[in-house]
Amino acid sequence: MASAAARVDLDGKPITGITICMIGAGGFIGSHLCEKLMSETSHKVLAVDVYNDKIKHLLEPDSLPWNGRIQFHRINIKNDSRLEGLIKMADLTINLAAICTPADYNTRPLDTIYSNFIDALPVVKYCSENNKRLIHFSTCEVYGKTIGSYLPKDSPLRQDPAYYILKEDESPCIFGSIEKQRWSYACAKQLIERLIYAEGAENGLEFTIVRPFNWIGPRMDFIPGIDGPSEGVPRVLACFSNNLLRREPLKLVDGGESQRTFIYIKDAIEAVMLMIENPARANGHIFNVGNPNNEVTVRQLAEMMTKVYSKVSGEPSIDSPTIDVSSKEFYGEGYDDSDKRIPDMTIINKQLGWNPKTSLWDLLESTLTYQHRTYAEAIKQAIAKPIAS
Ligand SMILES: NC(=O)c1ccc[n+]([C@@H]2O[C@H](COP(=O)([O-])OP(=O)(O)OC[C@H]3O[C@@H](n4cnc5c(N)ncnc54)[C@H](O)[C@@H]3O)[C@@H](O)[C@H]2O)c1
Ligand SMILES: O=c1ccn([C@@H]2O[C@H](COP(=O)(O)OP(=O)(O)O[C@H]3OC[C@@H](O)[C@H](O)[C@H]3O)[C@@H](O)[C@H]2O)c(=O)[nH]1
Repeated sequence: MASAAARVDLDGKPITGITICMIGAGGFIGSHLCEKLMSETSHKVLAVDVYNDKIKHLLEPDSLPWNGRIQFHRINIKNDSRLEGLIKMADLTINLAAICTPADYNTRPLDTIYSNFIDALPVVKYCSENNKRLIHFSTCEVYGKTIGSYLPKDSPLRQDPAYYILKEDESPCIFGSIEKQRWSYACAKQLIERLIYAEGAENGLEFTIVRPFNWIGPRMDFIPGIDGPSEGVPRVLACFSNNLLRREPLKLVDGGESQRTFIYIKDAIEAVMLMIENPARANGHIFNVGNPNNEVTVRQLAEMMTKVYSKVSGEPSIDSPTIDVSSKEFYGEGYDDSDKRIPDMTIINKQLGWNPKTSLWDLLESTLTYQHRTYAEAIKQAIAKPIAS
């Protein structure tokens, strides 16, 4: 375990321990961030969430070396007056709480908008009123669709990075029409970004906004019917993992033509650590955090995951590894999609000197090894003993 005394910031100054109020600490990103903060720093965490299954290993037993530095508070931030007190006790608040699975955006648009905008409002207000620093998690979805997606299919300009690279300080936010409720999430995230930015400009709030570009790794979402609802639809990594574990074809929505860049959660957490420990370089900035070198179509992702899973499980893949489904069938009415997401890295390079390291193949290999070890046996048992109706 690295000692805190040995830690210095990017300007060579020693880092002193702080208290962090982390809202949404029990989720995918929160669990990795808590793990890193406990094992490598002396910072304290007030972990706020409605669930703690993904951080249980950090909370128990009492003999853990960081015992006392992490406290779990089971709080729903929608309606709990204890929130302001926790923000006041902390030096920094990190807000990760959100509904952030695309299957919810068009089917539960009210919950999505409330969660991503209304419920975040008091957090911003308490930080601003109490002069506390805020790191808020937004999303790459605020960019929506690329400018290039509106060009004719055969236009050579589609190959020009000016028409698709997503830049924090230049790119527009392009969403579909209102009945395309997919954009309820992106729009709510955009409005909370604008509010935080305005609190900074008018009231001096010290803030950093993070726009994650498809962070993936162990503990992301759930496997339907094992540690989440049987009919639930998680994000693509967990959907495809579930299909591979069950030896079912991977479902490609609208042909799997959309493109994404995927980044390993452990690389992305390094970027967040730099933001936490270098406030002077991070305050007032919006940061893309992604891996521009790991771009694939969803179809290519499915093919690569099939190969990697076969390697880590030792089982040959099934004869027809993928199947096409329409977005209406898969997500329902009102779904729409981002066509392509490549982050520009200029600002994060300049301010924090950060770059991602892990290739898509390597991150899938470690993630699918985890999925296989964690779920293969439970899936076998679930298939062998179907629940009596
Ligand atoms: N994972 C990604 O690639 C990604 C991409 C873009 C944006 N983000 C953003 O990053 C943040 C974290 O994402 P994640 O992938 O860890 O998601 P997650 O769903 O795993 O984590 C969110 C956590 O917030 C908690 N939460 C939600 N509402 C709450 C409430 N009212 N009170 C208390 N806790 C509440 C949930 O229980 C959950 O544990 C979100 O804001 C998301 O929009 C993530
Ligand atoms: O089984 C599946 C699941 C998903 N997909 C497709 O795979 C792509 C990626 O889907 P994801 O579930 O990871 O979600 P998206 O990348 O569209 O959005 C995500 O991006 C950033 C975050 O803010 C959110 O975590 C989420 O909105 C989409 O094109 C989707 O249609 C499939 O083809 N099959």
